[in-house]
Amino acid sequence: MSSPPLALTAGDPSGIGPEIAIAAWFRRAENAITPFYLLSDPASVAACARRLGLEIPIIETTPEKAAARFANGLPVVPLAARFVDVPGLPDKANADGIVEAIDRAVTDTLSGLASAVVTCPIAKKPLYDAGFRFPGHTEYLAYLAGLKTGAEVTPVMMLAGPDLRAVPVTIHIPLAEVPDALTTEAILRTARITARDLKTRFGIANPRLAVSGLNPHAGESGAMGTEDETVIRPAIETLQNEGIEAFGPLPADTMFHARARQNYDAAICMYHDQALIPAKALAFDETVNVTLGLPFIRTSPDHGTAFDIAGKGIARPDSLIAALKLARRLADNESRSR
Ligand SMILES: NC(=O)c1ccc[n+]([C@@H]2O[C@H](COP(=O)([O-])OP(=O)(O)OC[C@H]3O[C@@H](n4cnc5c(N)ncnc54)[C@H](O)[C@@H]3O)[C@@H](O)[C@H]2O)c1
Ligand SMILES: N[C@H](C(=O)O)[C@H](O)COP(=O)(O)O
Repeated sequence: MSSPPLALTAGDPSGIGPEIAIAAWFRRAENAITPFYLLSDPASVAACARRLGLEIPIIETTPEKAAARFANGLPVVPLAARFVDVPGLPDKANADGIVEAIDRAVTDTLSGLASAVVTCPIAKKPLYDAGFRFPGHTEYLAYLAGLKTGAEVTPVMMLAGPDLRAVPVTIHIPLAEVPDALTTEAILRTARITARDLKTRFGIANPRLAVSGLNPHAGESGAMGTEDETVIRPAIETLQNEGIEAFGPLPADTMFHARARQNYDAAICMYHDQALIPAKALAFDETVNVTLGLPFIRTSPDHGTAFDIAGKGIARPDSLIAALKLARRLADNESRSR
């Protein structure tokens, strides 16, 4: 029996989400993309295609029927909400629909109607203006997963590219708050989830984790900061005692060059930009944002809503295509490992 389709959320309809979803559907054969359906407002998707001069059959359907219809058109599972979509101009009136798409993708995936959640980008500010209280998808998906399964869920953000997997321990918080938020326990939680998901979802039998320092030169023996020795090193020692192949703390400036990257399967980094800058600099078009630690697979392109180019037909669908393909691979691996 074939696997259920992937559930792709609308993201912000004023961003590049709709056009990269359409482009991914057009490129499905050459990229061996398995069926997905878009949770969106069909009229808004059709308007996006018209603006770009693209002839695409938009098929309004259900998750159950989407896979069978995928060859003939872009399956769109309609949201209750309707979108106001002016490319490049986010509108807080769309918040309900944007969030509804995420909620329904999670529900469909947990109930087995979909294999995984793939998200198109959201802009945080219009959602915050409408009262959304989560920093991003990562934290909201963990909240939904906890709500729907009753389990305590710690989400872990991984940027996975062809040559680097990078994981920030602290995620969407101000830089000034990082030192206080960075605890040995937080590093342990993140590294354990990363090691587990690398085994079960990525199929890496003995994952090697390179752990960064926080300060320049990993603290230079305490001369440039103490967290590297007092907070990070104890976490690495505990991981090693648990049989996890972790090493560090490494100076962050020298752990991402090509030879250094041969020594590990994932870099555990201390804050958002320490992980995301090398990941996006190395392969912006191919890197995928994956949330580990959830009771379902979630991937996303590594870029945002790109309002500056929305509606111009120049947005590249590569990272979304990589996200769709990785979601399929992780979901298949996970079902094999059960
Ligand atoms: N997964 C997500 O939901 C996600 C990820 C990152 C950023 N965001 C949000 O997106 C909004 C905009 O963020 P930003 O401007 O920092 O980053 P961005 O990724 O939207 O854009 C950065 C630059 O890259 C270009 N770009 C991005 N994607 C592209 C593509 N597919 N093809 C061609 N060019 C592309 C843009 O035109 C822009 O010049 C913010 O609100 C941010 O929070 C969301
Ligand atoms: N930090 C992410 C990035 O820059 O790519 C982005 O904000 C997306 O995060 P969520 O997947 O949590 O929305």
